[in-house]
Amino acid sequence: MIARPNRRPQMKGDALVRFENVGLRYGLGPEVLKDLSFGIEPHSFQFLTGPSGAGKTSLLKLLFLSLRATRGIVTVFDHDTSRLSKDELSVLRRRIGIVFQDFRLLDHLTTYENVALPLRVLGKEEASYRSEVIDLLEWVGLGERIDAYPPILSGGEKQRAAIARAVIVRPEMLLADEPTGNVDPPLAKRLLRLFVELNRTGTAVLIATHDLSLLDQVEARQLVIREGSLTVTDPHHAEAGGW
Ligand SMILES: Nc1ncnc2c1ncn2[C@@H]1O[C@H](COP(=O)(O)OP(=O)(O)OP(=O)(O)O)[C@@H](O)[C@H]1O
Repeated sequence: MIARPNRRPQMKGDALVRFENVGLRYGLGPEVLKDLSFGIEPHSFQFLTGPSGAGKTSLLKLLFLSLRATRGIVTVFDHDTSRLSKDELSVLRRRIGIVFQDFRLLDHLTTYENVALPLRVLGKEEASYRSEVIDLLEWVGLGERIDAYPPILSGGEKQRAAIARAVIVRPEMLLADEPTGNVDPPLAKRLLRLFVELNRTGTAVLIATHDLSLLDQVEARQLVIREGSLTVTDPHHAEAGGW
């Protein structure tokens, strides 16, 4: 088992994200998420699991503020998101990192340029971040692939580039959708270790996965969705559920 992630004790109420009786439906369809109430604490580490079609991706979209809940209250960084404009949501979104299942790297940019892109978008000068980007690429084991373009990277290398791009802006919370979906078990373990290391530096981490073997490797909170309803188990607290 990989050494435990951050276990800083938390006070109720200082959550990065709080869901209260949240529901989601697409258009006029049935509710795909029902009455979700939970929080994500600063510095915490959790897995999100559940059968295919249960609602994991939909929940990630709510957490990344790319979808709005159809009922209930979603509070992110102390803001009631239902009251925010699209522009205000995108400002909050900058504090959240995301690793997409399909990586979403830009093929015409090198690995270095892909990872540096969020800093360029923020208007930073290259001189101010170049060494930081290179250090991060070395940390994720891509020091030799800095000038390579995504089409020639392996699945695991793309995955690590996507993780580096998500964390270069030092997000307060990192969301990852099936981050080990395309890699073999030894690399999956290495990637998981990267997430645990990142969590130790202070970032809250949520990993959505089908890979039950990951859950045995880190003793962490588990958010389990079944048919749109959520159950929370937390090995660090006696009682399950809630915040
Ligand atoms: N854009 C959409 N429009 C209508 N229904 C959708 C849409 N996206 C997802 N759904 C439905 O919402 C439910 C939950 O889907 P979601 O993709 O969140 O599940 P999931 O747990 O991520 O599944 P998987 O593990 O297979 O990726 C499913 O019934 C799905 O058909």
